[in-house]
Amino acid sequence: MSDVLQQLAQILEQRKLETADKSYVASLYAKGLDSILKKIGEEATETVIAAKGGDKKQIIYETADLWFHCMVLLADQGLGPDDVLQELQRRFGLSGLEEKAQRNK
Ligand SMILES: N=c1c2ncn([C@@H]3O[C@H](COP(=O)(O)OP(=O)(O)OP(=O)(O)O)[C@@H](O)[C@H]3O)c2ncn1[C@@H]1O[C@H](COP(=O)(O)O)[C@@H](O)[C@H]1O
Repeated sequence: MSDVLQQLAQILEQRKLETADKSYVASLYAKGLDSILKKIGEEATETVIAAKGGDKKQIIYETADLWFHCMVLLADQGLGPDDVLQELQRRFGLSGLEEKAQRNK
């Protein structure tokens, strides 16, 4: 399933060549980093509200919106899902406390 993230990352790269009137993603790139960050803030809030409401379908829907906008942020910054997945993989061998200790070094 992580192929889905790779496929989406490819589409997000292609959208860097597209114009804002033809593509939502291109319009976000054109508006700039603050607009992408604003969408992430909105989608995070909507995810929290969905979770408080307890409707599983809504939680999935809002989380997909949140992940999607985080993917747009990564692409905008010249990063991709592999960068995040590698970081998560690195943490497999660590307990939460060990990870926190490394972070604070
Ligand atoms: N996965 C998504 C995706 N998820 C959510 N969205 C859009 O993200 C926005 C979510 O914002 P909101 O929930 O606030 O809804 P809204 O009020 O319509 O949003 P705004 O217009 O206010 O920004 C909506 O416009 C959704 O359509 C997405 N837009 C695109 N994709 C993927 O990105 C690809 C490229 O999209 P385009 O650039 O539009 O071709 C698509 O083929 C999809 O695979």
